[in-house]
Amino acid sequence: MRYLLRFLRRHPAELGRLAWWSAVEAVPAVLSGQAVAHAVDRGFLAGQPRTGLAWLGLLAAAVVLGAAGTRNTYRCLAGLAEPLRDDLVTRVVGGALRSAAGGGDGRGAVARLTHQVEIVRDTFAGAVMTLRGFLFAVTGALLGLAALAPRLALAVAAPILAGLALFAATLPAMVARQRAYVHADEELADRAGLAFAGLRDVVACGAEDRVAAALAGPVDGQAAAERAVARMTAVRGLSLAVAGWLPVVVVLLATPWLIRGGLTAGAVLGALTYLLHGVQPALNTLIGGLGGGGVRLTVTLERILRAAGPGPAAGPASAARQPDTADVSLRGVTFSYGRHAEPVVRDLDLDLRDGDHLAIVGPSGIGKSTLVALLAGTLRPGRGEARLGGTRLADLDARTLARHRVLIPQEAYVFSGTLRDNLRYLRPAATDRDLDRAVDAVGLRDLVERLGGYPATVTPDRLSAGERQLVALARAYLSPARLALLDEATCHLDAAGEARAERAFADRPGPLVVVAHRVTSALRADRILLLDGRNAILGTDESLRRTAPLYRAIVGHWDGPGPAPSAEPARLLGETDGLQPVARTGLAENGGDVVADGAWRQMQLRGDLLRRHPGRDDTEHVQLPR
Ligand SMILES: Nc1ncnc2c1ncn2[C@@H]1O[C@H](COP(=O)(O)OP(=O)(O)OP(=O)(O)O)[C@@H](O)[C@H]1O
Repeated sequence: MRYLLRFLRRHPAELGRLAWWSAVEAVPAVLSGQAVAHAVDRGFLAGQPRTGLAWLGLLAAAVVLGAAGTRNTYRCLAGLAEPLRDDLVTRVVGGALRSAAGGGDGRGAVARLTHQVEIVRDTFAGAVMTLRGFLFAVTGALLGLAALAPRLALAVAAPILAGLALFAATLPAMVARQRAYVHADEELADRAGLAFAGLRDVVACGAEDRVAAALAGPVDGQAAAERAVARMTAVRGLSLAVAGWLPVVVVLLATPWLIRGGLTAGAVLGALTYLLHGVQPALNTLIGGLGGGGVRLTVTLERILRAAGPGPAAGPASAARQPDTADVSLRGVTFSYGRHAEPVVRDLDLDLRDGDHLAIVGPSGIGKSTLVALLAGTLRPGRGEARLGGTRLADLDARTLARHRVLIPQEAYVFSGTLRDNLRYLRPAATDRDLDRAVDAVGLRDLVERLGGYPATVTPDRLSAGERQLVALARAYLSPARLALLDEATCHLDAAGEARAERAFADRPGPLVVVAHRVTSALRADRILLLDGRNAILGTDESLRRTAPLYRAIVGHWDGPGPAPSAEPARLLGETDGLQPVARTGLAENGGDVVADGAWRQMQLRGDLLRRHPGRDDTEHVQLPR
């Protein structure tokens, strides 16, 4: 309201013109009762029909004059509504640009807010017309009535004022309910829009019931908000009944008394004319117009001004931060799946730069996928900090994350649809040329040709696990994200297929992290991160073979059963020459357990261990030499 009042104060000339033409428009309202009263009393009842017709003719002329006034009020209205729209569009675009400069989605804001600007412009114009129409028509009618029958004017003014007071008292509640309705409506639209956009994935994952349950709340919320608005509409009807109809009843009930008091039949008819053709339509328009459009105006305007606010910080999407590069840094990262659970990743430091190629190696269940999820930002560290391009991963929203990193899990996601849609899933604007490049790079060409090209429909369960992985790899290769995380994403490919796909990703800009499934995969990487459940050790194949028995055990397992490593137990587990420790634990320093019993079990290396330590009967724990 403050904004609108300030705006109106800045346009006094337009307001003056509008008032003048509104007064002209109200001439028939002022004359109507008088003309009817005189036409009856001095004309038709006095046996002077010509006089009666002359008064009616005068009223008709006043109506023509009023129509000219109405026409000009619309011209004046444009002089207010268009500058208001210009002012709002300027604010909206300014706010959106500031937001876009801060990394937000400026285009979306412009599209959304310009639509709302049109709503404000229309409802503002409606509210101005309604208000000034009401003021002039009711004032004119009451002045005419006061001239015709002063006591009657006083009697009808009371219910009119009572009805208006009731309306004014309920207006804030109406605004609140309308605002709640708009919010509920928007929330439902947002949630439903999200669900519809992901419908294919929802069906593919069998999450229909879950999504339906998640949408049930907003649907109920919107229905409740709409019922509350409907209840307020009933209150609006009551205000209209009191202000519009009660005065008519008052006149009818008072007629015998008024006639006895000297009021003529024509004057009574004139009074009814003022009420039924002047006051009542004006009230109807005011209560209906302000109760609906006016409330919508207030709520929508409030949203625009808040979203388009003055500073960059107020922009709707300005909070969405963007990483500068695809560099990754983990500092002291510790993560466990439950508050009292043993950490899966503990106190880990790691840096990845553009062009780095890191392989993660470790026994099954040791935390490789967990670490990848921490790097991808799908899990958040319990302690420590994970950053992508200098920004905390926790501060990046899902959309931003998707633009900067791509994670390909072991279970490749392929949906029923065309091959083109499957491949363009992470980059919808990709051309067929882009697709060709990705397809050739990861080795998907044979499958594309066998299926019949990009328009061919893909049925996921008719593809082999390896073929599905190739589709997922090509899709990830195409994605705009620079950081690529392959979590055993090539485990169903043969060694040559895996080599080709990994090389393609290594040649792509940005860091590459691969959870190694074969020794060759680890060999291709510049650095290898060995996870053993307590320590994480960074090295190369050469340094880890030389000094990390667990690595030798894993690699030996991959290479096939062979003779047990010849190193003595002390050297097997204790030496870390040439390795860069990236995680520290007190246990490692004071010679505690280095291999978690669960990890050994999951490695199914218990046999190996027993072979290496034939004297031990406790296979659960292996102690470091002190
Ligand atoms: N959502 C979860 N909730 C609880 N524990 C989990 C969850 N996901 C994994 N874990 C546990 O965390 C540990 C590490 O699991 P993770 O999947 O990271 O290991 P991994 O090294 O990738 O295993 P694999 O090589 O078998 O894929 C395991 O003990 C696992 O049981």
